Amino acid sequence: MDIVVFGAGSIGSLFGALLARVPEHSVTLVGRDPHVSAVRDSGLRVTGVDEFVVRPAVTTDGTRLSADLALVTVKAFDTETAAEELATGAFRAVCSLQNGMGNEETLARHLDCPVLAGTTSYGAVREGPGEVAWNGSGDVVVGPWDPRDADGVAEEVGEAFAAADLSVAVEDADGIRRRLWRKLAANAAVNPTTALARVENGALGEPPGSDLVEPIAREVAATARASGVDIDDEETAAAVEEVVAATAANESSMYRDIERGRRTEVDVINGYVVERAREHGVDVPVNRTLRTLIGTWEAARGLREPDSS
Ligand SMILES: NC(=O)c1ccc[n+]([C@@H]2O[C@H](COP(=O)([O-])OP(=O)(O)OC[C@H]3O[C@@H](n4cnc5c(N)ncnc54)[C@H](O)[C@@H]3O)[C@@H](O)[C@H]2O)c1
Ligand SMILES: CC(C)(CO)[C@@H](O)C(=O)[O-]
Repeated sequence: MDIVVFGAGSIGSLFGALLARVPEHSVTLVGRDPHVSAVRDSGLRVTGVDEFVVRPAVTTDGTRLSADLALVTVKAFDTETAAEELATGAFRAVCSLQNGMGNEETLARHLDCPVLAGTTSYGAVREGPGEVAWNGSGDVVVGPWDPRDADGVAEEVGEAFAAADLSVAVEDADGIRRRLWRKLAANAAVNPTTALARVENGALGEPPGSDLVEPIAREVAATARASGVDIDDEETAAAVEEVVAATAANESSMYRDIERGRRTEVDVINGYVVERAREHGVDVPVNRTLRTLIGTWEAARGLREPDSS
C-alpha cells in the first residue's frame, strides 16, 4: 500500500517506520526540518521496544501528494492546515490517529475521500532529528467515520497495519465512536490532572488522585450518551482506570507539553466535552474547571487567544 504519514513527529515517525519495514508498503513522511533532512540523509532510527533504521521517502511539502492512504498524525490544532494541504492531493482514504475529538469532522469538511477514525495506545517520543523512541506497544483501532463509507476501506487499512505486525482491530462507525469516547474519557481524566499536579499517570491510581477519575469519566459518558453514543458510566471509569494502571510510570502528553512550554490539546479533550455538554444541557463542572485552568496557563504563556470559556 502507498501510505503518506502527514505529521512526522512522535507517533507519525513511529507508525511511518513500522509501516516502512513492510516491503509491500511505500511510505512518505510529511514533516518539518531538521527532522526531514536528517531522515533523508541518514534514515529514520527507531530505539526502545525495537531498534532499527528505515529509509522512507520524506518531504516538507504536504501539497499535491497522492497515495492509497494518508495517516494524519499532527497535533489537533494543526488538523485544519493538514486537511487543507491534503485536499490538494488524491487519496483513497484518510485516517486520523490523533487524540481528542473533532479531527475527523475537520478532515471530512475538506476532503472528498472516505475519512477513517483511529485511536492508538502505542507510545512514541521524537528524540531528535532522525530519531524516534518507541516507548510502548498497545493496539490500534480504525473504523469509518461516516457509516456510508463502510465499503471495506477500513478493513484494507487494518490489513496494511497487520502486515507491519501492529495489533489492530477494525470497527464499524458506531464501534469506533464508542472507542473514541472511551479514549476521550481517559485523556480528559489523565492529561490535565497530571499536568496540573505534575505527577506521573500512576498517581491517579490511588487517593487522593483516584477520587477524580470517576466524576470525570461519568461526565464524559453522560455527554457521549447525550450525543448519541451509548457508553455507560462504570465501563468508562473502568476503562480509564485500566489506562492509568497500564501507563502508571508515564508522564502524560499534556504534562510533557506544559513542562516544555508548548500548547496542549485541551480544546479537543476537555474543551470538546464542555462544548458538546453545553449543546445538550449536560452539567460537566470538573471538565469545565480543568479546561479553564489549562486554557488560563496557555493564555498566560501567549499560546492561545484569551477567551471566555
Ligand atoms: N506520541 C504518542 O505516543 C501518541 C500516542 C497516541 C496518540 N497521539 C496523538 O497523535 C497526535 C500527534 O502527537 P505527537 O506526540 O506525535 O505530536 P508531535 O508534535 O510529536 O508530532 C506532530 C508533528 O506534525 C508536524 N506537523 C504539523 N503540521 C504540519 C504540516 N502542515 N506539515 C508538516 N508537518 C507538520 C509537526 O512539526 C510535528 O513534528 C496527537 O493528537 C496526539 O495526542 C500521540
Ligand atoms: C493514554 C494517555 C493519557 C497515557 O499517557 C495518553 O493518551 C496521553 O498521554 O495523552
